[in-house]
Amino acid sequence: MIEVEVPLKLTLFGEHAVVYGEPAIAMAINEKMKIKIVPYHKMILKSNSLSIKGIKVDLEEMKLESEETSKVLSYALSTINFFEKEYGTRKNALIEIESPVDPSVGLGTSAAVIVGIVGGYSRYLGYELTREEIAKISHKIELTVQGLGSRMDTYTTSLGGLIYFPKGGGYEKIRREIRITAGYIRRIATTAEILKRVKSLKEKNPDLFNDLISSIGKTVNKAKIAIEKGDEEEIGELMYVNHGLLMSLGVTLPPIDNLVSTAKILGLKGCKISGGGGGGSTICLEDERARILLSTIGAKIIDSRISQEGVMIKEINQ
Ligand SMILES: Nc1ncnc2c1ncn2[C@@H]1O[C@H](COP(=O)(O)OP(=O)(O)O)[C@@H](O)[C@H]1O
Ligand SMILES: C[C@@](O)(CCOP(=O)(O)O)CC(=O)O
Ligand SMILES: [Mg+2]
Repeated sequence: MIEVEVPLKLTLFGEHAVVYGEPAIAMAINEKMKIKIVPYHKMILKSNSLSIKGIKVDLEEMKLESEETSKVLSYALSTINFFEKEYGTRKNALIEIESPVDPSVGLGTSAAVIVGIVGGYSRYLGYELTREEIAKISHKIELTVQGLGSRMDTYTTSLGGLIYFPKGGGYEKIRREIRITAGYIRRIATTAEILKRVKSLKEKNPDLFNDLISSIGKTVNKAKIAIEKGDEEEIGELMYVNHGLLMSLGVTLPPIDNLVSTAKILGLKGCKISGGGGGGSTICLEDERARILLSTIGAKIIDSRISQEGVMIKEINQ
């Protein structure tokens, strides 16, 4: 049996703009997705945290059918299909996914599912991939399913730590700690759907769009310097700026906008939405008052301490 642990992530700066080549900063956190690959006579996918709406049952074949099923399982299914296509192998297994958070709340569960299955299933097939190789393959798969997407989430969850993604490709680990308070509310859409909406803004108004994303890019680069200096005042201020730019892109939601404005008035150093948006996660520089504000909007607080470790794969012989 193979057991895999994958950290989830927070985007500190640069979401959405990173899809169009701008820089970003993300951090792997202590909330971990667990994936088990157990030898089995059939290929079965099991998940603890997916509610599938509109399910239909075919009583002849005792099969479940649902429009939502393939959408919900698309990342996991595409990962298994990838190995069949690229490596020419398929070996039946029971793949069990256990997530500590809801899907689609900006914490990179899509990336973690892919990274976990790429890591675990490749080992199950007898391959020893490096974290870097897992990240590269996982990015390719996420991009295929989403249609649009950056390397940020798959690389952060594979490699762990605090990572700067420069314009033009590659990545750079930032050897500093940053303490965050974070929580999430349910989101109105998946990342794939929000990415499509952002793209339509680009098509409608390319000049304005390019200005907005290049401003996000500038904010990220200033934030990198501030993080390296440990300048919390500056980091916080840039978080508010980044939130405002994401609001202009239309990916924020009124309860989160209210929270961020209230936080600013109360003198919290910095807060912003984190991830794909449309609700989902909000982060603030660590502050007890941020916990209170997050609980007033019904947010679930998460363990946002940094995970220096990326994907961990264990072989267990029973
Ligand atoms: N526990 C899980 N089991 C199986 N698939 C999951 C799980 N959590 C998330 N996913 C996959 O990830 C998708 C959510 O991805 P996305 O909208 O990008 O949100 P996130 O911000 O969490 O990455 C789900 O629709 C599903 O395909
Ligand atoms: C919006 C985006 O920048 C981050 C999406 O993160 P999440 O799926 O909401 O965790 C998309 C991407 O980088 O691929
Ligand atoms: Mg995602």
